[in-house]
Amino acid sequence: MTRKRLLMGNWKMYKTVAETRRFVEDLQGLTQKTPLPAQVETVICPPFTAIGELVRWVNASSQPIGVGAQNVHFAAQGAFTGEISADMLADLGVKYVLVGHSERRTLFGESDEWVQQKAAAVAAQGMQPVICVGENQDERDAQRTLDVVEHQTLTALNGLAASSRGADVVGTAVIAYEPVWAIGSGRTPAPEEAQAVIGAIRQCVARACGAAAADRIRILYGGSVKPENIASFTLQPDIDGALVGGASLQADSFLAMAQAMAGGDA
Ligand SMILES: O=C[C@H](O)COP(=O)(O)O
Repeated sequence: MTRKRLLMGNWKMYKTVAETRRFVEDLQGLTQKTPLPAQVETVICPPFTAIGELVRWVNASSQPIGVGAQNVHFAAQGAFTGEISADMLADLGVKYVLVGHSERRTLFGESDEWVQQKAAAVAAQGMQPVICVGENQDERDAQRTLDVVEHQTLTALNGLAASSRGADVVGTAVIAYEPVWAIGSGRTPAPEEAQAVIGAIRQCVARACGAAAADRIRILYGGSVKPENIASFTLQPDIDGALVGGASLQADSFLAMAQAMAGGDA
């Protein structure tokens, strides 16, 4: 099966509504000359406060960009001060939701079980969960990378596989392999090393959820991706795209990465 390549920007806690507007104006200007390549799906995950602005612009401009969210609570509603539910995000027009980003796991104590419940809540609202997995430096040094990412992946997918549409739902999910030591550090694994881990994740999805789901699920690489190195990762056979933090904040580098993933031809 051919999996459409996916470029996803995670803005983390950057950009006000006014700054989001500036980004879209910049991108609008740039894409008059160089359109976003049709063969790459592009998504931006802004802070919650800018989601409405981005959705309005995408709808008004017909730019081929999806809007994602960076986090969600797994409960449908309730006394959870400060939290946002999956149906609130779906109601805004969100298509993808990151779950289990390493910053959520390490800074906010999110467990594998929470990530599982979040992924299930996202899928239940018809959105696509982007399940983030990755080893930290100590785990890498102890050669535990595959154990860690396989455990994180399987725990998260269990919640999806258990739903009534099981393998179908797994196939439409996205996994983002982000070595924690590579995030924001300027360091990356060799593309072949990222390919080996992502290939192993795909095999583990095949064992747990079947070959069709493994063939369909998109698996991204993330961690210090920029226009200069993105193609070296996305040209690998099992790497279907990239989850990008810092380099997604400027319209010119976002467009350059989409172009690089498309092989330069829009
Ligand atoms: O979600 C994105 C990742 O944490 C990667 O961030 P980065 O591209 O700034 O290294």
